[in-house]
Amino acid sequence: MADATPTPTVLLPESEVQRIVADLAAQIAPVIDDETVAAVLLTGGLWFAADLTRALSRIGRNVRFDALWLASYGDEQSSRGKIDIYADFQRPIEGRRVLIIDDVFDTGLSLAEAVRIAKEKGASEVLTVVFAKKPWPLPRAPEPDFVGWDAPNRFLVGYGLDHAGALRGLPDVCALD
Ligand SMILES: O=P(O)(O)OC[C@H]1O[C@H](OP(=O)(O)OP(=O)(O)O)[C@H](O)[C@@H]1O
Ligand SMILES: Nc1nc2[nH]cnc2c(=O)[nH]1
Repeated sequence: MADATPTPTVLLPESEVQRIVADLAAQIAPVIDDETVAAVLLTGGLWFAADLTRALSRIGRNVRFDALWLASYGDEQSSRGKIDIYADFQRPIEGRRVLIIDDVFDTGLSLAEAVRIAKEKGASEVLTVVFAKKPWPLPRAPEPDFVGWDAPNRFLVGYGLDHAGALRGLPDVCALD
């Protein structure tokens, strides 16, 4: 079968990705504690969340962990503008500090929905961290509290970011345009 997928161009090699994650962990560790619930936005945030929680652990911060499964892109390269909620937090977050973790911030709709849900469920504080932040012509609210990398306005794949479900496992962050 012919494969029409273009070859990914490496933008950030794995070594640089890991340096950015360690740097984020050093920034975040002082403002959270071990009772904080790190909550990954599935699916794309998994790879970053796994690395970030281990980077936090290496510097002595062992957070709790949960997940929220949202999707807005399906197999498309632009947001559908509406968020589907596939799965809620597993455990109660009422009265807890929550650190929402995602791979990329683009329109900002996914992060805004996750923050809304966490607050609605009674989180005492909601912090957010994204590995990559893409440029956008209009203000997005809320802005993430922590950003690893200011990405170019290109379609990203790898390190959790997919092309119709493929390429999430690439260890580098790449562009597919
Ligand atoms: O800022 P936004 O425009 O909302 O885009 C960011 C979201 O897009 C991707 O999720 P997607 O809906 O593609 O689901 P996925 O996690 O399964 O890849 C990504 O993982 C972010 O959660
Ligand atoms: N794979 C992928 N998903 C996204 N969701 C929002 N922006 C992007 C992107 O650049 N790549």
